[in-house]
Parts: sequence; C-alpha cells; structure tokens
Amino acid sequence: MLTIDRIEKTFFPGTVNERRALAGLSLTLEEGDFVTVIGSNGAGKSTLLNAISGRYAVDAGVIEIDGQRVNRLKEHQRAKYIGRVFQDPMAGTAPDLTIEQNLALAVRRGKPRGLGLALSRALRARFREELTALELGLEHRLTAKVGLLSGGQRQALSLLMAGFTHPSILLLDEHTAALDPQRAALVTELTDRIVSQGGLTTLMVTHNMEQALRLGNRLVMMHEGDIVFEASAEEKRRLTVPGLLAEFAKIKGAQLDDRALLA
Ligand SMILES: Nc1ncnc2c1ncn2[C@@H]1O[C@H](COP(=O)(O)OP(=O)(O)OP(=O)(O)O)[C@@H](O)[C@H]1O
Repeated sequence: MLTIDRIEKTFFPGTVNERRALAGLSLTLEEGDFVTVIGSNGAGKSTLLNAISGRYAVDAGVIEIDGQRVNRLKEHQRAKYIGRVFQDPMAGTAPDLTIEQNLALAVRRGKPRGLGLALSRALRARFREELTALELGLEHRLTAKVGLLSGGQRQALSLLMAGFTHPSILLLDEHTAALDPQRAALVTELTDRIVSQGGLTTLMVTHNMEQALRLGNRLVMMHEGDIVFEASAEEKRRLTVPGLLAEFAKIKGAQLDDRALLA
C-alpha cells in the first residue's frame, strides 16, 4: 500500500531555472491496485516516481509505504520495498552478468550479503520455470550474458526480476516506450500477467493511452505537478481514447501527446 499526501517538489528554487514539478499531489494505492498515469510532457510523472523511489527528496508532504513513513529513507534503503522498470532496457539489468546471475541478484535484493552468485539446483529450476512462462526461449539461455539480449527480452527480464521479491510497490516508468510496437505489445501483455499473478501494487507511467486504459484498475491524469483527472475501475472500463482526449482538452491550454495515436 502507498499513501502520498500533498507532496511538493521544486527544482532550482529561487533561480531563473525554477521548475515546480510536484504541486501538492496526493494519491493512495490500496494493496493490489494497478494505477496507470498519463499526462503531458513535463507534467511531473517521472518526478512522482523518483519521489517515491527516493531518488529525489520531496520539499513537503508525506510518502508512506505499507504504513511506514519513508521520507527520510535514502533510495537504497527504500529499494527493498520497491521494484522499478525504466524506459531504457539497459537500466534494469547488468549486461556483463548472465541471465541466471541477474536473476540471482534480484532474488537476493534486500537480503544479507555474502551469498555471492552461487546458485543452488532448486534456484536454477525456479529460474527455468519462471523464464519458460515468458515464452521467449530464455530458459535455454541461463548462462548467456544479458548484454546479448534484445531490448524487449531485457525489459521482460527486468519485469520478472522486479516482480520476484514481491515488492510493496512496483514502479513502471514508460517501460515499453523504447521498444518497437511488436515488442511493446509483448512486454505490455507480460506486465498484465506478472502484475495480476503477483497481485502487485503498481504505478505505471505511459504515454500510450490505449495501454493506460487497457491495463490496471485505475487511471490518473497529471498536469502541472498534480492529478487533474481520475478514473475508478468502473469509469475506466467505460472510457475510450477519444473520451480521454476530451477530458484532457477540458484542461485549458493543455495538449496531450499520445504517441500511440501518432503511430
Ligand atoms: N533533475 C531535474 N532538474 C531540474 N528540473 C527537472 C528535473 N527533473 C525534472 N525537472 C523538471 O520538472 C518538471 C517535471 O518533469 P518530469 O520529468 O517529472 O515530467 P514528465 O511528466 O515525466 O515528462 P515527460 O512525459 O516529458 O517524461 C519539468 O518542468 C522538468 O523540466
């Protein structure tokens, strides 16, 4: 569960470069909620994820994960609660390590060090099983270096790794945006599967409105550092992409960039 209460973040305050990225935003995710986040460029979507993960400290407001206030925890201290998949397929995995070594690191995340990368037979069997479910043939390539995989394969692996330890919150930051349409569709489908199978509490930023409507049980739209529109599970089922664009058009002067519509 995630509770965000009136968080604020301004970059370079008091200078000509001042940017108010989060303007008193509040949002609560119940256990198992899957919320998709859309909004114009510069709306503050990435800053929101960075504030939750601890990459940036907020100037005001409270962030609680599973009822614990995490404001003062550094990014590495929050890592045990949070799984994250970035837009860049290179960001979530270690290219010089093998598939099984990457998976071993994910399993041991947040646990005491000292186990090295040694793999038990049982663990290897589990990896094979999990990889088989991805249907990418990676179960036959456990000892291949991750740097050799395609972007889509790496994103699939990153998702699997992020879900492994059942994080309290999974953050997906435009994680299909850098992939070609076919790979993006595959990773979207995998996201749906991994999140629903694990019952993971998830916040997903996307520029693709069709994806934002199809995945998850709630949707929020951001503009100028705050949430300007919210759809509950029931409302979301009724919403269409044109309907969503119309909602956005109601916000004066705003233009929603929907890369999906342009594709
Ligand atoms: N590290 C930073 N330093 C200074 N300004 C920043 C920084 N990160 C974000 N900003 C500013 O904060 C505002 C919100 O940016 P953010 O990246 O969160 O938006 P976004 O909704 O993710 O946009 P996009 O859809 O273009 O990725 C913007 O005005 C941006 O220029």
